[in-house]
Amino acid sequence: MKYPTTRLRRNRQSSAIREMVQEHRLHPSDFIAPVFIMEGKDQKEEISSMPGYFRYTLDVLGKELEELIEVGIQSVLLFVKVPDPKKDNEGTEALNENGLMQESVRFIKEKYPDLYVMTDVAMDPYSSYGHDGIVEDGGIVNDPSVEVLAKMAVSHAKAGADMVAPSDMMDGRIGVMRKALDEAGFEHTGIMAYSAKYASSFYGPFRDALDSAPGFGDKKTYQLNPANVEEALREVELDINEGADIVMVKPGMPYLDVVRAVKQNFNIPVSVYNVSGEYAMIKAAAEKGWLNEEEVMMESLLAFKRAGADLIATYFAKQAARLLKTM
Ligand SMILES: NCc1[nH]cc(CCC(=O)O)c1CC(=O)O
Ligand SMILES: [Mg+2]
Repeated sequence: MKYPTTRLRRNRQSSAIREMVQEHRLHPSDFIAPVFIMEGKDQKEEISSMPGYFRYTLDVLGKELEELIEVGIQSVLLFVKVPDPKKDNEGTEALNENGLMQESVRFIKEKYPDLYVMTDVAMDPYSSYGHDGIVEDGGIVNDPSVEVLAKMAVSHAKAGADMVAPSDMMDGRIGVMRKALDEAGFEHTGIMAYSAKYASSFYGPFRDALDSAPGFGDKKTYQLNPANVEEALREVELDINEGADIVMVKPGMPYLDVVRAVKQNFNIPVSVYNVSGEYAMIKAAAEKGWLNEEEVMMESLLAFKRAGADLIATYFAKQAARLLKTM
């Protein structure tokens, strides 16, 4: 009988040795928790396509934030739902110093100063067309949109945001935003750039959450073609040169190769967005009893670390961090 001389199974014999040779680990500080905020009082609404995930009015958000803090989450990424009458083509409401985003940032930084607050900088929740830029002649115009985005970033910084997170994919917005922030005295406000954001159908539930689905067409003239990876690296390189502090790849699970390529090619923190559709898939399969929710959740999150992500924006943040506490 012939025996192998190398037996890799030796290092898998007990949970002690498995943990000793484990290459990647999850920690609550890896997670960024997305938070959906809406106008009104004393309400918490479940998003139908995102079971277990809610939109909150600001007055009841505190409890949720305290739960996040309790399980070790250090950062939140804020999104607001804007009522239809406040939407227009220029995203005017986005620049309202007393708008919901600005109020929310002030409230959170005052009450929970240690929580790292990141804000979504994008026009789509404010746009009557549901697009991430100004619409002209049926197209999305780049440079005028960048102007609005830069002002929005400054307005969030003024309210106290630690980091702004532009999710629009207009060309050149990181450079313009960095300059605008610096000129306004916010040289310490960071930028997490959604650099490699794909035109993905996995965003469906999120658009339900914010009522932000595009009113016409799609986002393929600004978001990346899912078939491309070299183009994603060019996007990342530009954003780094324009001043991004963290670059993001989005969505997550179907784009692990992109996360890997970005991490291998650049020396900068990389975040990945485990998007709404990915969350919905796991929740739906678990509801049917087809998958073990906790195991699949942890396996997916670990895969992001293995691929090279430093940070993971995920709707599983609280659930996963809570589970890590018991491990
Ligand atoms: N600025 C838009 C934005 N910011 C974050 C998401 C998606 C997040 C998710 O699906 O979880 C989207 C959707 C889109 O581009 O239409
Ligand atoms: Mg770009």
